[in-house]
Amino acid sequence: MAVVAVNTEIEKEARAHQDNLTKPRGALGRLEDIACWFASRQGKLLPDPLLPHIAVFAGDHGVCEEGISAYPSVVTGEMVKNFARGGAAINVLARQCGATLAIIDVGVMSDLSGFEGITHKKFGSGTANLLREAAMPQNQCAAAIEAGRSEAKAAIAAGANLLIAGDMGIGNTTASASIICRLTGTTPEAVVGFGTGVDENGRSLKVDVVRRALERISGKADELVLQEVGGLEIAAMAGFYLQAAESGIPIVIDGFIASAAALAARVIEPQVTNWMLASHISHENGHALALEALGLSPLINFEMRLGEGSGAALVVPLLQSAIALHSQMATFASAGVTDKDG
Ligand SMILES: Cc1cc2ncn([C@H]3O[C@H](COP(=O)(O)O)[C@@H](O)[C@H]3O)c2cc1C
Ligand SMILES: O=C(O)c1cccnc1
Repeated sequence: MAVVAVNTEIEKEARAHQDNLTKPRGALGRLEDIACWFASRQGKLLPDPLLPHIAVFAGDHGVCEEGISAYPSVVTGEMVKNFARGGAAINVLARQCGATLAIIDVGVMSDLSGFEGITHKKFGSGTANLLREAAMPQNQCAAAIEAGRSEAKAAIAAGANLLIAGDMGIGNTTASASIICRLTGTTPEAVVGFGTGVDENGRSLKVDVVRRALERISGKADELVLQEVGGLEIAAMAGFYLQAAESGIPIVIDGFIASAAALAARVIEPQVTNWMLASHISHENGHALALEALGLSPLINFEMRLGEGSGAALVVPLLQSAIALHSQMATFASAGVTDKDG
């Protein structure tokens, strides 16, 4: 299916509406742009309030055996249980912004079957080591993308009009860095960061792992990037974004991992970024560069480096404010306020 076209006519009308509101033109800065962005995506001059849904996809990474994370793989499954019980950062932020939250196991190493509060769609017990071989077979990658799509479809059917994908997967900054390097043509030195908190030696090791993984796949097509150096959760996130854009539903991108998934989705469907807003700039080294490649401009820089969809959830109230201002402010005419030109 194709990505839905953006309604540029409504965008122009929304701009004109902003200029009639009782404030100096442009005085609300990016809040004005955001309101017009939603008007054109919803096809409504006065956009509806946002009903956000967050889907956190979880999967493990075989590349952890190279020692590229400060934490062991077992933390992925433990954190999924924490999500299900409501105790993680994303649970708090979802509650703060009134978002519904789904947790999906697409490839966690530990056995989570029977654990309540989780959607069980496991396609493998983590990926293979992307340094040595393809992270996953083609059919597994396709199934993970499809799982992401079906999560987006279900959320939209339940009434969500804003979609956020979050990630949980120890080792996934290495997979994400590999994707970002490959798809932006940038060096590992510029993209690889400290992830959960490795030291300088740990980062050098990661740089080397990513460099060698890129060498391994140098002759392969960009279309294979997810299965070669991605992750099950990253593939699901890409599918989630593709479905949102094909259903004409706005997306807020989180941090480094979400941006890697967005770049991978763009290989499959170049127009997907028309439906994306960038929330924050992650502390992870190459994030700025990934956002620039996506043509997205982050709203805030809070030096966060968490993932889980946390940065995206954090900006939802800003987006809500942008829409409320646009929809509820009086115009110069309705309030009897004299405009600039008398
Ligand atoms: C307790 C804990 C909670 C997290 N929530 C998200 N991440 C984040 O950190 C991991 C990526 O970093 P690296 O590539 O260095 O392993 C991912 O699981 C990501 O979701 C977490 C990491 C930890 C340790
Ligand atoms: O920006 C992110 O998404 C991120 C950064 C470090 C670790 N986990 C996630």
